[in-house]
Amino acid sequence: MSKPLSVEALTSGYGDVPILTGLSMRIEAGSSMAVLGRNGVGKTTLLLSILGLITQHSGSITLGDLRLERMLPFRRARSGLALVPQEREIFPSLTVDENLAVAQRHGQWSATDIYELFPPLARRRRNLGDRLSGGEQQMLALGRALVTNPHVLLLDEPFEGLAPVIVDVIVEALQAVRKRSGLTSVLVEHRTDLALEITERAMILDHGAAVWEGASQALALRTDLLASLIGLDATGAETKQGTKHAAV
Ligand SMILES: Nc1ncnc2c1ncn2[C@@H]1O[C@H](COP(=O)(O)OP(=O)(O)OP(=O)(O)O)[C@@H](O)[C@H]1O
Repeated sequence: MSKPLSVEALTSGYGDVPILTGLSMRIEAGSSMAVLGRNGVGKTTLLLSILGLITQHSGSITLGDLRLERMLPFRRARSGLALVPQEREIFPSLTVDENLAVAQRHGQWSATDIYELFPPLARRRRNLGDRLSGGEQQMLALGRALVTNPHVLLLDEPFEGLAPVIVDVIVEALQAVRKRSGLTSVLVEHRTDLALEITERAMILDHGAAVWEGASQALALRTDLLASLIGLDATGAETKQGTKHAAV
């Protein structure tokens, strides 16, 4: 079951140094939000704040009717948050089966469902985590988050470093997941075109604050905003100033 996620006037950062300053956002149950912006504006910091992994100075974070901001990270995870981390963080000495088994919690998604979603992963189920390609690791990272049966899925740059054919696989999987379970999701992504295609709403961050929020479809048409706030050129590619991923 999906739940709404709200962040109100959040100020957070690393130790005493605030990165996010008074940020607010609300994602309705079953909806998806793309979080966009140039390098270093605070996108990953927002995900880490929601998970309780960095210092929160003020503000509130609410999942359904549960206040999270005073809860320890493991309690937040148990309350229904799951992260697909940028570095994937697969357990290297466990097999694919074992990586899924250690994360499994009761609910709609099991290892069988993950293998249906990603047939190549099924063929690798007895391989160790460090014997997988980058694409297979990303499939496993997504599968591992899903088998926790979360209310909210937090995705940190899931397409980074993947070959186009694997990007297509992950995009299709995310669409299938949303169709099947209507998960609430937050997608941090530099591939703005893809992010806007597969989400309902979008938010642009700049210097730790939200500078635009609205429908993803509407933002896809606003080349002026994409240029000025994210640094995309007329073709949709990110300019050098815009990102470290300009060559991808
Ligand atoms: N562990 C850390 N300690 C101190 N400052 C950090 C730490 N991690 C990130 N920062 C700083 O916080 C700011 C926001 O970083 P964050 O990783 O959230 O940006 P981002 O928008 O996700 O960037 P990118 O698109 O490059 O991943 C940056 O100025 C960064 O240098």
